[in-house]
Amino acid sequence: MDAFEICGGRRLAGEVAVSGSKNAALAMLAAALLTDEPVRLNSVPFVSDVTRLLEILERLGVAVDRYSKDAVTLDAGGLNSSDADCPQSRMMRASICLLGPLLVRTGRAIIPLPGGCAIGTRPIDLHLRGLSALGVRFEVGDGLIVGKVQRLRGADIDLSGPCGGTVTGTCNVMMAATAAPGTTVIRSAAPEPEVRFLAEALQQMGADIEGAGTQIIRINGGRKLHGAVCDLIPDRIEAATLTIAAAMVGDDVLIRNAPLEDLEAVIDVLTRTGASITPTGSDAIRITRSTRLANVDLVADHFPAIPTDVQAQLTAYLCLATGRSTIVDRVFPERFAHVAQLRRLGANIEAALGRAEVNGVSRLHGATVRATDLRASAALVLAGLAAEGTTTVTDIAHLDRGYVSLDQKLSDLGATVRRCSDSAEPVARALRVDKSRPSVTTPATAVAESIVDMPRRVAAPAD
Ligand SMILES: CC(=O)N[C@H]1[C@@H](OP(=O)(O)OP(=O)(O)OC[C@H]2O[C@@H](n3ccc(=O)[nH]c3=O)[C@H](O)[C@@H]2O)O[C@H](CO)[C@@H](O)[C@@H]1O
Ligand SMILES: C=C(OP(=O)(O)O)C(=O)O
Repeated sequence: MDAFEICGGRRLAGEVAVSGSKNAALAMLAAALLTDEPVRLNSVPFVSDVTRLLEILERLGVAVDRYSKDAVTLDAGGLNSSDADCPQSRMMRASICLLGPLLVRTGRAIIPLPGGCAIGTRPIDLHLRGLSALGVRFEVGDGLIVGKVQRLRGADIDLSGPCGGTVTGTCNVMMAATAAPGTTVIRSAAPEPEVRFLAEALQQMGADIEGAGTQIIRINGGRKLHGAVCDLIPDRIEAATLTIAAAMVGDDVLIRNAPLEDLEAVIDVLTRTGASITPTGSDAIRITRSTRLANVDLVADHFPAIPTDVQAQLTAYLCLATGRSTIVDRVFPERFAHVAQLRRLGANIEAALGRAEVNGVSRLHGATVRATDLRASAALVLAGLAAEGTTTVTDIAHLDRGYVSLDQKLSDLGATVRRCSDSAEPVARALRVDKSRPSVTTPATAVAESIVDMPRRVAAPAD
């Protein structure tokens, strides 16, 4: 697997633009199955989760035309299978989003139990509960979910779970409900911006949905959906990651295409630590900092709180604060695998279930660390930027699931980050999934080229 080699201590300065949202893209790729007309998506982040989901859709008979650096058209008019049981589905969480749309179009769906980041228990009971209320019958066994439905019908559904609502579960039920005659009410819906975006896109396709972005969503279903052209929202998690990097090791950084309203909790926490963050125009923020960071306590929870997907990056950030910070994750209480790796870099952190106690240190030092999941990878990259000496972050494939060219974006700001390859396999995979026209250089081919340019071997540390 690839690694990033980071020479720490460089100050970041300049401008960087945020890519389209991974989680909005994944939900929207699934939504394209709901119609037999073409759906065009713009601002698509071609991260590995997105290219994997495109491969799955192609297997199902969807025509995928990726015709520019960040746009794709999906035509599910030729959908000819309900069977999404393939290795790609098992490697990602968002494959579960195919369940609702496949049931709508074919009355049947076969999906393996999904993978995704190992950040704690990730059951799918709420997805099954919601879709069952709409009339679907499920059999789950041998790692497979098999769903069948004769006729969908609207229902009143409570999606509350032990840690709040479910993002992909709300998306699944909302998508299926667009085709269910009658009214569906989803209670304890996830209020995250990606759910709101999906609802707006479904409305563009002809659905009747109210309340998305709140905890009660009402869908008047039974309409036939049609094609649409959708611009994806910016990735609030990437925007937060870049903002934290700038606050941690930046002199003066401007982040463009930042979804300001969706970043309020993160900006508030960074401001409390002493960073200066100024909105510039409607979609940019400027970050400067002159003092050493102050400590802060924070809780990651459902929107509009700090996202769990930014908890690891903030944990890395607070390693260099002056005092003691307490970090609680209410969504994924077991999501603290990055703590052991941050300690290799000199951080003083203790983790217990659901929380981490960070005692700030004055400096971190370079070491070889292992990325254990997507946001842990980002946290380690941030810590590496701030550490003295060289940090090697191995297993960076986790990071490739969710960030478009993070090494390049940080290098453009003045960081020294190099991708090192441990095998030629990613080159083959990147070239295989690239459906763009020959004249276009895609992030996948750019990565492949950088791998060819810099063959190096890196050993992952034992735990
Ligand atoms: C592809 C995608 O959009 N991924 C995001 C999505 O994941 P995902 O949709 O998988 O996460 P959920 O919102 O479903 O999980 C939230 C909480 O609900 C629990 N739960 C979930 C489903 C279920 O059937 N039963 C149950 O108990 C989970 O264990 C967790 O504690 O939202 C998470 C929480 O914002 C983010 O970290 C992920 O980046
Ligand atoms: C946990 C994440 O993704 P997934 O749900 O796809 O595993 C994430 O984006 O941080």
